[in-house]
Amino acid sequence: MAVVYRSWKALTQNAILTRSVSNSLRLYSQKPPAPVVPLVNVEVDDKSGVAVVTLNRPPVNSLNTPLLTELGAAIKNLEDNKSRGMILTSSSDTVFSAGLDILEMYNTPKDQLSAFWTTLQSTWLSLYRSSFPTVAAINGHSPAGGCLLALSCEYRVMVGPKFSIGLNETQLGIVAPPWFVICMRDVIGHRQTELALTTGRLFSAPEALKIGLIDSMVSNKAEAMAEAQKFITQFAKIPPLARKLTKESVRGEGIRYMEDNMIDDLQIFMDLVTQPKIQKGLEMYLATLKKK
Ligand SMILES: CCCCCCCC/C=C\CC(=O)SCCNC(=O)CCNC(=O)[C@H](O)C(C)(C)COP(=O)(O)OP(=O)(O)OC[C@H]1O[C@@H](n2cnc3c(N)ncnc32)[C@H](O)[C@@H]1OP(=O)(O)O
Repeated sequence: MAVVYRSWKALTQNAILTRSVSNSLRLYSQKPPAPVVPLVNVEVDDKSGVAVVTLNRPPVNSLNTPLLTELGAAIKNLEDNKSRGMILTSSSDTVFSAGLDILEMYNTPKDQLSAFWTTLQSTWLSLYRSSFPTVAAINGHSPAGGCLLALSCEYRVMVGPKFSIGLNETQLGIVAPPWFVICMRDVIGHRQTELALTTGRLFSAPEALKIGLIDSMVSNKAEAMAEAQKFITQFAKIPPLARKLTKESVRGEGIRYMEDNMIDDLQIFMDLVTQPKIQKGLEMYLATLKKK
């Protein structure tokens, strides 16, 4: 018997009703469904038209398929509504994003693994090539996939000095794909990228500022949001089409890489991540995270 429970009161009434109708009908004890909490909040400022997109997957905003799907949908919606700009931030006080959800890559059936990676690819592409200006207001740690999101925006303002940022994949025994490399190289240059990626280094905010991995360091989230707004405001007088085409031209290598290599990139990811050695490495890394 399908019963939709609107409230506990309705549940009680239903129970009485059910018993009185027939003793042979069994009432299944069922908890009311948990409220659906969005993993990504979008708030558009009436005055400036700038959207604040807040990652909201406690405790660490690790990027799983549902979060990436919601982020991709939010970006599409902003495109459709000709947004003036987007500030990407986090609802956590200490973590911007812990990067890809390792549980999505550990011991995962192949169809789910494939859906996870293709969602990451398409959400990344829509962020990286968005027609509107984008700023990452990095209000906490931002390792690996978290750093990728920040690098894909046009400007990075980070709360410091205590949080860290970087692409630490090699430390986990995995390899940052070429589009991660392109993103980092475009921001900090070839030499610093080689050093950062081969060591899998995480930079403190002051260190990140020194090598240009972030554009600015501030002392709290309010300051980060103010600076992000200021960055976007400077585009108010720039014709949007000229801006969009210029951005696409500057980011052409990364955009073309993804458009031309989506399937190969997926295949390489699947082949690499499903290797027993890599799975063992992820298992051990998860264990160290849990032990902390
Ligand atoms: C050519 C194709 C090749 C493709 C190869 C694959 C390429 C993969 C590319 C990207 C890789 C990634 O993004 S992997 C993710 C890497 N991320 C990290 O290394 C960060 C790990 N996390 C941390 O360092 C810390 O959690 C933190 C500094 C971000 C925050 O610290 P804090 O003390 O606040 O929180 P906890 O450490 O106690 O964590 C709380 C809780 O969350 C779990 N957790 C943390 N990070 C992740 C994660 N990335 N995925 C899944 N789960 C994570 C942690 O285990 C704790 O869980 P419990 O509460 O259950 O103990």
